[in-house]
Amino acid sequence: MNYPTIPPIDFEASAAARKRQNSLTKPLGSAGYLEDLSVQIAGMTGSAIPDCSRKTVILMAADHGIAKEGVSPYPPEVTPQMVLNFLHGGAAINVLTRQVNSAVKIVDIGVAFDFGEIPGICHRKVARGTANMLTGPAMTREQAESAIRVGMETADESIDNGVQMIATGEMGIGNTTPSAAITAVLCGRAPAEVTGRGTGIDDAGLQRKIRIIERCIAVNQPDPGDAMDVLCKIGGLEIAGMAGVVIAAAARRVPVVLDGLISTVAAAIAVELVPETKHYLIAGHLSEEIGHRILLEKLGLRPLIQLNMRIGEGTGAVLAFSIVDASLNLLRNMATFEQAGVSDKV
Ligand SMILES: Cc1cc2ncn([C@H]3O[C@H](COP(=O)(O)O)[C@@H](O)[C@H]3O)c2cc1C
Ligand SMILES: O=C(O)c1cccnc1
Repeated sequence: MNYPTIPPIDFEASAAARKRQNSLTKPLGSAGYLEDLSVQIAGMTGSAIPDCSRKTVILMAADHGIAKEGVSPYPPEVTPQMVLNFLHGGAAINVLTRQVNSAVKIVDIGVAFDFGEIPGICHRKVARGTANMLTGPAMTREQAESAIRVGMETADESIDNGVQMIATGEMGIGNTTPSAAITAVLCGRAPAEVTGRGTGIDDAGLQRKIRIIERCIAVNQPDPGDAMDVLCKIGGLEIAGMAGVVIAAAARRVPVVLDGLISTVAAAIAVELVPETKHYLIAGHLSEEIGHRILLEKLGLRPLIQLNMRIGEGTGAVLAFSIVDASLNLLRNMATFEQAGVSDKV
């Protein structure tokens, strides 16, 4: 599979942004990480005063064969039902995107339900869900590659239409199970160390979920050094799709704000496939799912907010858009010491 070339970070732009931050009417460095974030985004976009006002969340929906094994308290029918809820504007992601003035793009990349030609959904179904990874690979290599391609094309289309910042979001009952499995394999951890409660499975359910993940890894023997092998065997269609979004966005210098565990797993796969994508990632929030912290540490990413959220859909990433806006608005709109006639440090 061919991936686009990722441009290097523009250090001239980031140095110019740092210089401007240092000239603004506040004690030197006093906006803390908001300053660093604006400098990072300048380097990503190649602009000393970046404009990331046009934003979208790309929300990939897909089903999981493993959901049959009772790894989630909710039934798989919730996946298509929630897709319709997204369409009608009633989900958490709709409320938050309205609040922060972001668009939302809903992609059926693998829901096990026929939506027909309903407008408002990008109909890019690669398969009707993954196979049950307890008995063999979740996807064929062709399916995983097609899903990555769908993600790349979806991101490219948004960027062609003027989008300057992308959040990744997902919907797929059962998807914290492949996400924990991939985290275990990529981080070299035992499933028990990285498996969380997802939508809220009870203690007995959590123990069962861990055993199932152990068996999925034992049955499939994914090669930790081969991200495509890991993705096919113990991944998901929306995870592959979001990996594609990360790759295409990075290739176009568009920063990607990650949501929770599932979204970050997709980014980790993208980084394994195309290492330079790493420089275009922003961690939106720290999710309650325990593997998330471990994976963010591996990626060297600092989450912008921590509100004990575990919704998914891109909600944590979209909420973090407000922090990004704060960071870029300060850089763009504050007066310098010279402009305001304020005395600088002696
Ligand atoms: C009503 C509802 C809305 C959701 N929105 C996101 N998720 C989240 O929960 C799922 C993952 O958790 P698990 O692995 O435990 O199934 C994903 O669909 C995720 O996006 C939802 C889950 C439910 C039930
Ligand atoms: O980390 C997440 O994004 C998450 C956690 C639980 C359920 N759904 C999503």
